[in-house]
Amino acid sequence: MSSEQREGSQETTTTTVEGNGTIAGQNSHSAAPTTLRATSTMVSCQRLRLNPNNEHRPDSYEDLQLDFPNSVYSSLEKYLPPNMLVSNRDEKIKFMTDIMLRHLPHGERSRAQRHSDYRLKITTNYQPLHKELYTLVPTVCFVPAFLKAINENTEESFRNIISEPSPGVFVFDMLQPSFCEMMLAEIDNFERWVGETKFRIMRPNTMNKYGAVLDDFGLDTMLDKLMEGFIRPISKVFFSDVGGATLDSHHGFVVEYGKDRDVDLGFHVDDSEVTLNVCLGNQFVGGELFFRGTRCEKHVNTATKADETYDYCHIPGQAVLHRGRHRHGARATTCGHRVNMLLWCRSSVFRELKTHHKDFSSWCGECFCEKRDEKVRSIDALRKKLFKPRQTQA
Ligand SMILES: O=C(O)CCC(=O)C(=O)O
Ligand SMILES: [Fe+2]
Repeated sequence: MSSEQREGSQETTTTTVEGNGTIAGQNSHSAAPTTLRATSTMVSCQRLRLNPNNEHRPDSYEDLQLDFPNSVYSSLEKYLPPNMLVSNRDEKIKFMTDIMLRHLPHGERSRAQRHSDYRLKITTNYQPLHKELYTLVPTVCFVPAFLKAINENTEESFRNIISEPSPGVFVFDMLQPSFCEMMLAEIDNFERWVGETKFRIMRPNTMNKYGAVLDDFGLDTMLDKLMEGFIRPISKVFFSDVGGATLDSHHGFVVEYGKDRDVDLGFHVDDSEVTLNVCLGNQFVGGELFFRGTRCEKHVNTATKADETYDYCHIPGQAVLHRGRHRHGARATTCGHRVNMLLWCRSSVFRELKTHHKDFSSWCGECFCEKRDEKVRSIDALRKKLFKPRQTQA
């Protein structure tokens, strides 16, 4: 399915929202997890540096801006050869980055390099307005009830604060109003800088003309923490069937709708396993998110069943969490200005497994029905075989 298939009625044709096709965008991220498998140098040297308690103590990479997601460095570290394990962190980063770049296909490699140069150009020139946004401080960012549920980290604690108005769509209060305001001001500040410097920035994906990629101007580390510490625990409970427990990279951006911005967003699926969509504000009319059932690649254009139709109205600070393959779109924002923060969370493990099991997806509404009908048919056949009507004798 191409990224530009948008013909036909808005609700019957599905489009995959992909990153900007001209550069790496999130593709550099989606390529990185594959590299995990390909780095035979690392995998073959599975000796670990041990402390006196026989535990491997990996370095932390969270405070850095790196070419690949920070979590990839943390998870690769244990596969480093013994001589590297005793090196300092910068040497390890260089070693791992070199290997990952070397194992990317040539086109991917140069795209990843170009994207990394692009980010560096922005982050060395752009002056953030609110530095405190760039390190995630949970009490500044989240409402207390959300924090409490995350700290308790049980299905019950999540169910206390999260509602599921339609199967697979989870809604909860998440962000503090003051945090939303700071984010809106930061985005305005970034766009002012873009306007003044005439720097050509890449938009979040092929379907949005406006909005910005948060990862590109320094918020990637903060968003990594958001995914790992706050979204993955929830996804582990509600989306384990699509790799919710193993989310390991993300694409973070904002979309903007209203006058002089995008109007609506066509029917599509995201390039993510789990999507977090949280409204930052502000005053607007319209912009409802419409959902039409979850589908695998094979069934993406099949009809919507009545119980799969659901419309959600955005409220500032409130988050929606859904599978990336849950078909959706956004209606026109008819008045005012709407800004939403999106975090497309991905799992390299799930993507790898999916390449081996293409025939049936438990989470796909259509696969599920096919399987159920198949079961009914085989039970019927068995019943007919076992209970053949006896022939009456003359
Ligand atoms: O505008 C919205 O709330 C939806 C955005 C969305 O689905 C996306 O960017 O993938
Ligand atoms: Fe989407």
